[in-house]
Amino acid sequence: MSNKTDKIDLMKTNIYNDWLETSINNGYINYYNYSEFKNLKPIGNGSYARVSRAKWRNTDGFFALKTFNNDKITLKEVVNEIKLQKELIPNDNILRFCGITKIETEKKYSLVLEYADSGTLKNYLSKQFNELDWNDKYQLSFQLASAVAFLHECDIIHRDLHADNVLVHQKKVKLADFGLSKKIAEASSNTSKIFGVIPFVDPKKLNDQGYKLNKKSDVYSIGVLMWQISIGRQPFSNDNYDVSLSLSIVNGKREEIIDETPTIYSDLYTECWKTEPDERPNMHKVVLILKSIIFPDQYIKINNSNEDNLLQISLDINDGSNINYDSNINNGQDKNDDLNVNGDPDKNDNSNIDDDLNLNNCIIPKIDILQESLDINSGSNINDDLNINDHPSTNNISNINDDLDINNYSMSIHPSIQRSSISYINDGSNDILIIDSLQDQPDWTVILKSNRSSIASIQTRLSKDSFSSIDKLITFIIEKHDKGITFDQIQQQIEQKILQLDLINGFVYWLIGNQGEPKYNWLFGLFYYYGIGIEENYIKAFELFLKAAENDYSIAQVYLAKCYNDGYGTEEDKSLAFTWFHKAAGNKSIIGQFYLGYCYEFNIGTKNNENKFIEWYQKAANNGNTTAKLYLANCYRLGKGINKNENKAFECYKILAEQEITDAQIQLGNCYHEEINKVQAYNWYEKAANNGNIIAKCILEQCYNIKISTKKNRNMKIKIHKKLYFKGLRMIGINYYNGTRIKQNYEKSFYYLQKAAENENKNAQYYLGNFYRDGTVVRKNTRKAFILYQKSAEQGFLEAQIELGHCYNKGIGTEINESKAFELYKITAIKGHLDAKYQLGYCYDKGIGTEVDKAKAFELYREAAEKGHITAQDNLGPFLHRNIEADLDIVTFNSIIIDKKI
Ligand SMILES: Nc1ncnc2c1ncn2[C@@H]1O[C@H](COP(=O)(O)OP(=O)(O)OP(=O)(O)O)[C@@H](O)[C@H]1O
Repeated sequence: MSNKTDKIDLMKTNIYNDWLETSINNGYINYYNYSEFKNLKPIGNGSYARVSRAKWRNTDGFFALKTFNNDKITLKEVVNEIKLQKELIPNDNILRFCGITKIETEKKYSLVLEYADSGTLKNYLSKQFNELDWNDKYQLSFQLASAVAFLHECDIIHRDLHADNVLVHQKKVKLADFGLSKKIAEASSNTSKIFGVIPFVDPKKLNDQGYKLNKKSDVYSIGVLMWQISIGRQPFSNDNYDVSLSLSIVNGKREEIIDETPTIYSDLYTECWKTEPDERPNMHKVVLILKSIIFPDQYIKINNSNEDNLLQISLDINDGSNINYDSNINNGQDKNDDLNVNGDPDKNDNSNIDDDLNLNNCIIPKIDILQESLDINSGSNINDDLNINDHPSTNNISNINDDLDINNYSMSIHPSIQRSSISYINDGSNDILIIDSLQDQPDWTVILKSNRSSIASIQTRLSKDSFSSIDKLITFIIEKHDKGITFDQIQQQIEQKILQLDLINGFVYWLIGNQGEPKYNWLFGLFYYYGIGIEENYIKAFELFLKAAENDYSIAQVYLAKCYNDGYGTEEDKSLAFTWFHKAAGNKSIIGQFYLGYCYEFNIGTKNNENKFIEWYQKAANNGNTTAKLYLANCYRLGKGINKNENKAFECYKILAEQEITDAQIQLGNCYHEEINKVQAYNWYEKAANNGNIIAKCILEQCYNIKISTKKNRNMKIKIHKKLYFKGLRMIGINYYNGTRIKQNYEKSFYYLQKAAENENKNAQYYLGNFYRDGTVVRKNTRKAFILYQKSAEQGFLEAQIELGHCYNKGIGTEINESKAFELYKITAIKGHLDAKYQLGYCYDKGIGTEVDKAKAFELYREAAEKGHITAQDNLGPFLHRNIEADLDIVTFNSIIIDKKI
């Protein structure tokens, strides 16, 4: 080895040593004084470390001290292991990392770990196997699978699962070394290591050393471990672990199923060890099935079906989830990789330890993301009268037994829901309830998601308060709509209300058994429509709305009309949309009155109604509907359908602005802006921005050079996570979308975009919005597209801002709101967006959201045409001929048409 290499190695070693020192000094890692450990007893040696058992000070229990060689590879992996460990939420089946100690005499660090009193699973099985019954074996498998599923949830792939890496303490599985040994092995290219564990290695890897181990590789190893747990000995114990065995496994050789093994268990592990990764279940499914084996009473047995069906049901659970979840991840970056890629001094000798330290935040517990998304949603722009007193009495909660009693649960609801039709699955973090095949509606399968606490509270409440609570919820929603909350604003309010009542699944569950009245049909449909507490399903939503609407339930008529208007769960039919809005309005639905006016204004399913919309807006406004008031005010401002009356408009905006209607706050700001009262204008824009209005934020940015932060208390972890992890995902996603491999990789692209969008990547949100708008890969959902554009626009993404303008202009996923469309086009045109300039010109030309101003229209058309906007070029000629009297710049016009050969 040259001197130079020696120096680099030394530098690297120092970097990791420094990192450890720094982490100890700043309290990131617990430090244990080595001299305070007593009764040290060696318990094992691995390839890279020796392990001792020890007591610390006068504490009762033992710790395990794992001491490594201090070479650079090992140290690097130890650092990575610590980072991974530190960021994981503690899990009962994962060996706890307690801290670090240093043997000063040897200048070596030791990891201080939880001690597992039964040693490795291999040892445990060899000693205890005869004591174990099937239930014990299922438990071991279940705990092991849960631990791996947990890692997968955190995007960590173990890659080295075998019976020596699984420890057992007090009959409990403790998974160890998930970030460590394989990295050392890989880094040191130690091929003998792989031979020691051949039966557990994914055959794809055995066949191709370049194959990248992935989540499905872990599933394979779990399958083999489940087999080992069933028999108590190592797989292929009579064979040499050599190339020949390896080849046989690649060619399909597997261990024999032990005779007395219950089929459901052997079916599961044989599924896991299938050669093709795509044919293996994901870990989540493995856990669910094991859970169903352990608690058979709590599981669905449709049509008294056998265990095979049960397996099938469990396997179906995730079918509606992310596309190719696991197989995508295989090709993407897992957390372990991130640690390597970003902090790998081997690849970048200049990398500094700060970068590495940042990586500590890479593993984001799901709960953080969830929390963040709850924060995002909290920017309601309408005064919310959620009453804290509505919260259900919680005095019974403390008495609730944590274990759900399915018997009481189902019987107290409805006789049509049979005990056998209910299943309850706990996957460790989330509980999933499955209710299948109601007697009178055999084709209905309902999947509910819940957490344990909400299930517990359902138990206490359903029998007593359900009627009044559900009726309260119905009243709440109708009142909100009547007051002016539109479709795109209501979901958040419903969710808040239900969350506040802590009854999300309770409602759905109750509704399934109580479908006798139109109001409950509608509410059930609403849950399907918005996907609240239940899988989103437009067809079912539509059917339920239709049923309730035909029974003259006016709010259902409004929703049915909305379905026809947008083509949700049915063919788009504007004329039927109009018919049902009309019926609802006739039925005295206030929101129905507003929407009828809206149909008249924008010629939805009806034509040539002149100024009828004013009449209906007026009616709804008189009944207290703020959206109708706002639309009416816009009409007064522009003289649309009514004599222009700017004072009246101003007064209206003022009243609404004071009621925190953000669109009115903007309009009021505009009024003041025009009067050159900048202070007042700023005041109102700022109020709207603080209420979450995106347009106001953009105006403030453009006119006042002020940025309103979107999310206060933004979680640092999310930022770093986004920066380091989703940067890559986003690029892959977008590259696939725009790139040459577009066809075959749509799904992959969709998956990455979805992940990145969930983590607030504005580009991803925009592109995903396009997917939903166009119905590419995923079922068309303009409402989702609109929400995604909103999120992206809020973060300042220009393309999303203009797309949002189109949504308001055409009513895509939201109500047509020409004033908002105009504002957005204005904002994006100023930023130089070519299409925005054309669209803004069109607004001035036709009086969309603003007064007609042909001169401005011409300027904008001209600019867009000059810069190559095809439609602007096409429209400029006809526009000028139409508006010749408008004293426009004919010379310029002529030069353009000569230039472009129009
Ligand atoms: N936390 C622990 N509690 C109890 N025993 C442990 C603990 N950690 C390790 N051991 C024992 O020490 C032995 C060596 O562990 P180590 O993790 O170093 O190596 P390994 O995982 O068995 O092998 P390799 O590092 O080559 O993959 C194990 O086989 C086990 O018997």
